[in-house]
Amino acid sequence: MQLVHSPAELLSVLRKDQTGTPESLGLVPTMGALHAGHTELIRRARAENTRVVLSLFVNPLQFGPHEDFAAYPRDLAGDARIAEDAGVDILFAPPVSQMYSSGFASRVSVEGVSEGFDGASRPGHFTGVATVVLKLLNLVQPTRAYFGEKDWQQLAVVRRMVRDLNVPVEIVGVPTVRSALPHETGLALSSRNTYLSAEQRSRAAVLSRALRAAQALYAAGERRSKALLAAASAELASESGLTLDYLALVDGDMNEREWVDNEGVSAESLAEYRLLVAARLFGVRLIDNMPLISADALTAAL
Ligand SMILES: Nc1ncnc2c1ncn2[C@@H]1O[C@H](COP(=O)(O)OP(=O)(O)OP(=O)(O)O)[C@@H](O)[C@H]1O
Ligand SMILES: CC(C)(CO)[C@@H](O)C(=O)[O-]
Ligand code: BAL
Repeated sequence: MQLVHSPAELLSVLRKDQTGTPESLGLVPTMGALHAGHTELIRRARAENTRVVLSLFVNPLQFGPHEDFAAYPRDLAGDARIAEDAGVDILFAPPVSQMYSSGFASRVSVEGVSEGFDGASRPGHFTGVATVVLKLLNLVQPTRAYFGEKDWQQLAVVRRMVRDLNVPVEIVGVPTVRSALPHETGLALSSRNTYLSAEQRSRAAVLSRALRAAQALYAAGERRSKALLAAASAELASESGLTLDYLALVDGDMNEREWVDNEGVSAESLAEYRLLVAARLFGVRLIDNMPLISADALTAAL
């Protein structure tokens, strides 16, 4: 028998198999329709853990009444093949009734970081995300859980919830995987891209070009946030099929920031600044984000 006094020790004991070998479990939460962004999360989880669980659950709680819950792409057989090839050990794909039994009445609400941007455009969305993510963390009890930077605000919400509620898991953010196809270079991979035709996808790559334009201006020495956002706006304006939802510069706490210069901003906090964009293109709402300063330039600056 082992006598354990601290929560940290309890976890480390629980995470060893019967021979005492440490076990680690990586969880990759998804809504399915798997693409190379998801397989990158799985690859990271595979490399950093002894076992990998992939959850596949289209969570009704995070969709608004007029959103695409019913239309969301579903292909369990195809996803299972991709997951197996990528080295997933356990695929957890519960029906809605298993996750939300009748009388379900609890919600996790994360204030502050949830409120602007996607939180403002999709009321209740992040409460739905936080609730299901906490349920998945409780069910799987992973050592690490993997989330894409593509959903930057979601990552901020999950990190805040895990810190606030003492959830014993390490949250790992994985950089956005982008299309390398010549006609849509830079487009952030997203399950919702499947709603677009090839031509529409190539036009949707304007989102990443806009963020890169602001990044390039920053790299060239421009420090006024309005000028950076104007460069991105000009690029977005070149696409007639686009309706902008938001374009903003935010700090690490998801607060919108305006700059005339960045004197006094440390390299560490600079690394947390992000340019965010959300827009509707051909009836599909897409999001993207990039750091203000590229990873290479940041390494050089630090
Ligand atoms: N291009 C990508 N690069 C890295 N991670 C990604 C990418 N796309 C999605 N992810 C991450 O995969 C996880 C599951 O996301 P989800 O199943 O909603 O896919 P999605 O492509 O984001 O779909 P949607 O189009 O509905 O936003 C999330 O953590 C998400 O951030
Ligand atoms: C994290 C998540 C799986 C929760 O349903 C979802 O929001 C997603 O796929 O990004
Ligand atoms: N990828 C984020 C999940 C959503 O848009 O509902």
